[in-house]
Amino acid sequence: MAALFESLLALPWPVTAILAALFFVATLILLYPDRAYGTRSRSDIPLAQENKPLIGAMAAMAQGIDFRLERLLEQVRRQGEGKPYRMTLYNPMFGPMDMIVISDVQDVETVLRDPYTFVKGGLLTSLLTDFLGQGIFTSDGERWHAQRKTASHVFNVKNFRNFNGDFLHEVGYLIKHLEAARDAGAVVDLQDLLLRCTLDSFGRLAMGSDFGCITQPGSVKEGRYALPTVEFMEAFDYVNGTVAVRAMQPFWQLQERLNGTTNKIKACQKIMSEFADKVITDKRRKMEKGETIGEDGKSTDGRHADMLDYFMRTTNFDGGVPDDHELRDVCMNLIIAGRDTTAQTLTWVFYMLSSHPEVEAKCREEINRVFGKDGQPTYEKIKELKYLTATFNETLRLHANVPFNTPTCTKQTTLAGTGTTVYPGDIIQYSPWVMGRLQSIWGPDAEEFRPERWLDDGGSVKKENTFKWPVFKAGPRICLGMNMATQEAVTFMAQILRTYRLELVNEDDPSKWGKYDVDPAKRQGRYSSALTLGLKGTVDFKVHLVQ
Ligand code: HEM
Repeated sequence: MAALFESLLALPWPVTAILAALFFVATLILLYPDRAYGTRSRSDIPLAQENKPLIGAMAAMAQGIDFRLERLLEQVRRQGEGKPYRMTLYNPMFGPMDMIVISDVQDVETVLRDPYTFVKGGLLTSLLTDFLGQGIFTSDGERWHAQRKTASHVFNVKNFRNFNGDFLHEVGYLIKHLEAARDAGAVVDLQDLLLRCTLDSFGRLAMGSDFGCITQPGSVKEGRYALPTVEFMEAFDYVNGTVAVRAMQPFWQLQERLNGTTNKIKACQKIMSEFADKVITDKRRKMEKGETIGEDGKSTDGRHADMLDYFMRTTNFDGGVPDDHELRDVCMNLIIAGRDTTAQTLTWVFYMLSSHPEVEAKCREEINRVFGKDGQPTYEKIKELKYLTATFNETLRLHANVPFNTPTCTKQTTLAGTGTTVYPGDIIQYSPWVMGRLQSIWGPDAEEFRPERWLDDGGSVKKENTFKWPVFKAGPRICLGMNMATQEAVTFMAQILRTYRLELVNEDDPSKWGKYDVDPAKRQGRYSSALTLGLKGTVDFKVHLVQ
């Protein structure tokens, strides 16, 4: 051994250095033959085959995210539906990461019932902080709890009646645009129109101020009907799309600095902050003049209170008064919560209807039965639309708009379903998108689009176990806007479907797919990269009047 060492030292120093480096790497590979550097060896949970020596699953995670959901589903099936498995990673900022992927309903329930043990954690916060700050989505513990309490003021029954008027106002504009596109024989991007509607309505709900996105006049260029861009909307969408891909890029800070993204994000933040700051200043002035909000949710000058009104009149979790920065975070969080989720899910509804004419016919039959020929879409009538509600739920089952959730474990816990033990620092991942397609949860027809599965024998909408269907999350952090989103979506569906038939076109454009094939059945990844699951590119429809 000593002789070997001596002869090594006798070699020219660059050769010695290379041999030493090779020796070092080989030793590391021996220590981490099947997982990422620094992660623990454990025999109780199998490693997915994507894990490689030293780098773990980093290469697999870095592959385009376009059809990542399909890949995740394949992986879960390969490992065995409901059985946990591990993906290991090494992140330069956070060090070794052990990700436990779960898909068993009771395992998911253990995690979601306890948001104080399974927290959002530092990884998520660091990826999203320049967009969502310390708002409700990125907060844990008392900071989260205080925000949830304040925001829930807006979600009471009285307000739901008011929302109905708001939704009808928005969909009225949307219908005018559909009419104009039909008159011109042009195609129209439905996702764009819907995102404009919900940005306006959430601007009003969150801060009492709308962005005028859907009220713009449209025009036709090269056979496409479109509306002019709105600065706030562009800024919001740019930051949303950028932060969403960070989790796949271990060196995102460096990358963003080198390719100019950091500066662009700052410019977008300026646009969004200026808008929010103006609203906050106006509200502060009114408060100084003595404006108050009554028990009935109305201000002294008779307007409906928005969420910002409530946040400006409450103290923080630490007893302090929220500053402008915190209030801006409140607005951005509420807009991201309600705007993209609802508009994108509605786009998926019409996308699914285009290939399921029998479902569309049943929806129309119900609308005609409940509304009559010219009946008004009142709050009560909207609640009677059970088949439409079932169609909305079924769309969300197959296209869960928040497709992943990755809480961090802070206390050793045994998951109730599979008996798996998870430890502090473990990242738990479950995907409502994947769970929506598992036969072990939904039966042999899990991948079929069948709204009837949501209706009981009396025709009422079944109340599913939310842990089996965590599209709105479940437990103490369940989505605050779940009922509101359903009400909004059903109102939009009813008002559009009673007059128009939308025909999906231009789906043969390869740039809209993560993995394109001439055979539509073999295409994968019709997804945009954002925090929520939208459709990539335009979603073009031709508009026809219902005969
Ligand atoms: C189809 C529409 C919607 C879907 C699929 C949806 C889904 C979700 C999901 C999955 C979460 C949990 C996110 C997480 O913590 O990781 C969430 C939280 C939340 N959602 Fe929704 N949402 C929708 C619409 C809305 C609407 C219209 C609002 C109204 C403002 C809203 C307000 C919220 C809020 C405030 C939270 C945070 C709850 C908390 O952490 O305590 N959502 N939503």
